[in-house]
Amino acid sequence: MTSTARYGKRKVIGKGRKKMKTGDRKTDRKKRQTGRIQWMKIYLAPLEGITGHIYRTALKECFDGFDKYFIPFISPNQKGHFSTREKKDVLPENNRGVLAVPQILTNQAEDFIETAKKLAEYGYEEVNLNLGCPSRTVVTKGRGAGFLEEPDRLDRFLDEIFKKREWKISVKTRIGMSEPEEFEELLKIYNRYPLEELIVHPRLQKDFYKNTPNLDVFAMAAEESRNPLCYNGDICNAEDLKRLRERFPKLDCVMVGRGVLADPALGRVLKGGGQAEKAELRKFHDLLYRAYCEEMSGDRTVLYKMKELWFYFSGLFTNGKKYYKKIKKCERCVIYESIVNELFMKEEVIHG
Ligand SMILES: Cc1cc2nc3c(=O)[nH]c(=O)nc-3n(C[C@H](O)[C@H](O)[C@H](O)COP(=O)(O)O)c2cc1C
Repeated sequence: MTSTARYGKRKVIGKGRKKMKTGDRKTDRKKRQTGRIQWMKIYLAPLEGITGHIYRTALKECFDGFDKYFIPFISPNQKGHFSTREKKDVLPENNRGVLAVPQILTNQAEDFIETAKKLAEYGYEEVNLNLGCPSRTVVTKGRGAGFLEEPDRLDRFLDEIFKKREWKISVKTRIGMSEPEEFEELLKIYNRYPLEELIVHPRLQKDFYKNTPNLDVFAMAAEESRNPLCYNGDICNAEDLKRLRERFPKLDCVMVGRGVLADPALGRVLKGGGQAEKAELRKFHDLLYRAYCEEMSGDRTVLYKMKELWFYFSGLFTNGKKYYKKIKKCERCVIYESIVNELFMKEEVIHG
């Protein structure tokens, strides 16, 4: 069943538009009362270098729980070609059975349109604009969060891409570069366009991933956004989501990133499903590891990927730190495999 079928459709119509929910409301209300589903859409955040197609496929197969799987950004190059990584990530055969949304990182309307056209040829109906990447190399080129520093230019850019629009466009944004006050003007700009969704990660570029998300600024978006809103930032367990919903009872959509890396069952858990079991985690690990071994050449490259995973993942196991230290030092796959076997044999899963 698609998320639309399950949750009903939300539409944004014309100017001064209102959010509408359609669908069988009685059934939905009943389901909510019996606790069978939670009235919440959960999205997987794009995490460049981590949540590529191999990760997303393993996640879907073992845990699922996500209404949309956002693909890490595509950065249009001068030749207008996708890089090898980008192409593998968007190929339909690598995204079977999931609602995947590709993301574009650019400040050139023409590049956005060309890339969105190519993505439409692959069958994508929605594209997401990255206005959040805080990395210096990106920001200094006026892209990602760097684009937020030029609101007039951003407005013209949105105007251009919405004029040509043949696909749904969503935006993933930070609240500004250096001051939270910047968001007011940005929100006014977003409100001028019929975005498929406005995903807000309420941190500034200068925060990178430090400090806590600014919920007061998010409250402004919750009050004033004319577009459907999605919250992103620091949701790592059901308790975090509960607190957020207490403050924003109308919020019906969150995106989760690092929390999933730390607990791949998070999407399922946030929807009221079960915690990860050891056998599931083993299967998830093995799917990832085997797929990386097949796709990449050389122990070092594969282990680089697995070390990145264990940085987050090790916290799920008793004595996880001890094993993570061993994994970090490891240079050969055979040794890695024996460390992981020992962990799965001797240790238990911790649920926070
Ligand atoms: C390693 C890493 C890679 C990321 N790559 C992307 C990306 O490709 N596109 C994007 O919009 N955000 C990217 N982000 C930001 C995340 O999507 C998300 O907004 C951020 O981690 C906050 O959400 P979380 O607290 O749930 O992780 C990345 C973050 C990290 C840590």
